[in-house]
Amino acid sequence: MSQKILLSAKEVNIILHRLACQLIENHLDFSETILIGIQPRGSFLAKRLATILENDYKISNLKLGFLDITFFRDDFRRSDKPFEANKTEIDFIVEDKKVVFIDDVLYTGRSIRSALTAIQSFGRPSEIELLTLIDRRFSRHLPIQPDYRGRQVDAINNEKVLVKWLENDGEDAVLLIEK
Ligand SMILES: O=c1cc[nH]c(=O)[nH]1
Repeated sequence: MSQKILLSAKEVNIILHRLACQLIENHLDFSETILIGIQPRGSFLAKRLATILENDYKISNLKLGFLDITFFRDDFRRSDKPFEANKTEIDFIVEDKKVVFIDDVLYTGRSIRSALTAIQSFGRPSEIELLTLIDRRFSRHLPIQPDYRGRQVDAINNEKVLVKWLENDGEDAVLLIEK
């Protein structure tokens, strides 16, 4: 197994600030917006962006939720391994709001397809956008693209992109791992 650093902690930090600014451009004071981290790993990114928006750009009353998609995955019944479910926490009315899904890596698009189904139980948003730190190019199985992307990465199928977060993994970094 070999690994290569795609993004250092400094680069991740710069990209997070850029993504926060792009969100502000489109969502202004966020009064009509709900940020939703896709569980489990999109939630670290969502919390980071929320902290930057609140602390560095003084956005107040930000609405941040977390969506678990485990039971909405299309391979749910196919796996022999038990799935580990995570928590869904959406304490806001989603109806007619602008929802931004936040995930760390966009790969096949199947997780986002699941998230689109899962969110329906909470109401009908006026629109849904997608923000991803890493967009793995040429890997999509479905016609799903990000509205905001940190970095596009070309990775082949036996490679994995791993996003590490200081609070969970001891450092901020994005690695390309060849299995
Ligand atoms: O490379 C990939 C693909 C899906 N999810 C990841 O975290 N990395």
